[in-house]
Formats: sequence, structure tokens, C-alpha cells
Amino acid sequence: LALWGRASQPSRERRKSIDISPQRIIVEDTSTSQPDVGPVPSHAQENGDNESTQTIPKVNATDDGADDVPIIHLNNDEEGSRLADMPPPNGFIQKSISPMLASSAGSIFPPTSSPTSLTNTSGSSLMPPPPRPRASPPQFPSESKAQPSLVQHLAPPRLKSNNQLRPPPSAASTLRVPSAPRPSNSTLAPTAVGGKPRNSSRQVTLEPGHSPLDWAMLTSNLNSKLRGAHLPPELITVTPSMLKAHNGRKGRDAWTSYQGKVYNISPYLPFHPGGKGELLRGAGKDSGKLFMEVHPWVNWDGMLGECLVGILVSENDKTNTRSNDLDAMD
Ligand code: HEM
Repeated sequence: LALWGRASQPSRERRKSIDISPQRIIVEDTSTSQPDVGPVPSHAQENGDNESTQTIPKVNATDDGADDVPIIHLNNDEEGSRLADMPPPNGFIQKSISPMLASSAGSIFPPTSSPTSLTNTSGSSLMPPPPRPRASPPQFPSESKAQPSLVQHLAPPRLKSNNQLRPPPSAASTLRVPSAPRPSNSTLAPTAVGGKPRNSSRQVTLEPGHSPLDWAMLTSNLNSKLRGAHLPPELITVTPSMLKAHNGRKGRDAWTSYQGKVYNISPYLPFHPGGKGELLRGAGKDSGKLFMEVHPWVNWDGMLGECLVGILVSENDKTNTRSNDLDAMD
């Protein structure tokens, strides 16, 4: 490879030709008077050998500048090939050409140019070749063993148990029919069987015709009279003592209060997925806390709207307020 450039020294004697084999650089003083710097073949003829040379881009030289141009040749003779197998001394080429590069061709070689970069004989560029593309695609960072912490950050969180993956309840859940019968609905308190906790679901097997869908059909019928047989069509006021008296025993309906409103839950008892016993825990008193502890997602008003008896009032409130007045209070 022969390279031309404009040297900084004006003298013709400083025109140099530099032979570069992969492992050596020979600096020779041609002291030629030719103003134009020819391509490499001219240099090969001057030396009288038949070594192969590279074609290089030609520089349009002028009389006032071409004389100062150094020439760098790449020598590929046998010796060079033999020496190519041997590692060059560390920094050999850079040390050898540094005096010339500093004054002339230094600008075309980056300071960090390595010997291998000088052997690039593309001829079309004086810069070192770009880095070779990798044979394999770059590894994803998570595959790198050098960054275990990064792997942990990128890895999806590990879930401990399928129980935590239970989807949030939806309206459709109220229509779900239990898939497996329960051994008993006398008590739904969790018990340990064989040392293992019982299934978290405490739903019971509903009697035929008492599915959530059946309840929905029943509430849509305006003639169902789900509030109670002996109640006026209007909402009534209910005192705590009245509520307590309707506990579902002795043939009485079971009332319960929720958010200041009193409902007759007796018609819903055989439809309750959690069982009659669970629902009756709120009979004769407020069930808001119990209800919210078990299934806050259940739409109470949507399911028991037709069972609304009246409004819970204080014991001293003797006024038998009718529904219109209660609506105004709401
Ligand atoms: C004293 C009040 C109540 C108690 C103690 C109670 C208790 C229960 C229990 C233990 C379950 C079974 C939960 C499970 O599957 O693990 C359940 C389910 C259910 N209860 Fe209640 N309940 C009460 C009131 C009500 C009321 C007033 C309604 C209707 C407005 C109702 C509607 C339902 C529904 C729809 C389910 C099925 C929930 C589901 O499958 O996600 N419950 N209840």
C-alpha cells in the first residue's frame, strides 16, 4: 500500500518512500527529482523486484506540494509472508513510522492504529476498517452471566401460589353454580382436615330451582312480594327493636340492616351461595360488617332491592314516617 500525502517539509530531499510489510517498515530516501508521485508499480520498478503491490488511489500532485509527500509501501514478499506468521514486536510499526507520520502521514492514521489495520489494502479508504460484524446476534442482557442482578430485574416476578392468581370477582360470579358438593353446611368455619386447611371457598350446594339465575328471575317478578306478606307497599321505618324481633325464628321473617336500610332476607335464604346459616348470622341486626368481610364485591342492593322493607331509625323516633318522607331524607 502506498500512501500519498502532503508533507510539512518543503525540501525535496525529505521526500521519502516507506516500505511496510506486515511486520516491518523500511524507510528509504529515494531522492528522486520527479515532481509527480506515481503509483506503487513505479516504486517496485525502482527497487528492481517483482513483489506484488497494491493499487492505491492517485493523488493529483502539483509541483509545489508533491515533492514533500512520503510514500508507504506494503511489501508482500516471501520474507514478509514468513514474518507474517510471527507476532511483531510490540509497537514496532508505530515506532518505526512515527517520525514520518508525525510530519506527514500522521494525520491519516489514528494514533491507535494497529499493524493489522495498516494491512487493509482496500485502497478506497485510508481509515481503518470498521469493526467486523459479529457472527452471532448480541446477547440479550438477561442472558449475560456477568449481570445477574440485571437478570433478576428483567425476569418476570415469580408468583408464589396459584391462590394469589384468583381473578377479581365480577358480576358473572354471582351466577356461578358450585361445581362440587360440600360435605356439610352446618358450619362454614374453616377446619383442619389431615393437617391441611380446608378449601377457602365456603359455598354450599343450592337446591334445584335456587340458582342465582332463579333468584334473578324471581326478583324481576313484581308479584313476588319479597318484602313480606303483611307489609304495606310503601317503605316503613324500622326501629332497632323491630329489627331485633325479626330474627327468622318462630315463623317470623329474617330482617337485616345494611347501610341504614332494612331488608327481608328470608326469601333469599335458599338462594344464598354461602348457605342459610351464614346469611342468618346477620338476622335481626346489622350485617354490614359481616357482609363486607366475606364478599364486599357482591352487589347487595342489586340483588336484594326487591326485599327492601324500610329505613332504620332510632328507637325514640315514633313517627311512622311514610315512604315519601323517607325518600326526601335519602
Ligand atoms: C350475614 C351476612 C352474610 C354472610 C355471613 C354471608 C356469607 C357468605 C359466605 C360464607 C359465602 C361463601 C363465600 C365463599 O365462596 O367462600 C357467601 C357467598 C355469597 N353470598 Fe353471602 N353472606 C351474607 C350475606 C349475603 C347477602 C345479604 C347477599 C346478597 C345480597 C349475599 C350474597 C352472596 C353471594 C352472591 C355469594 C357468592 C359469592 C361468590 O361466589 O363470589 N350474601 N356468603
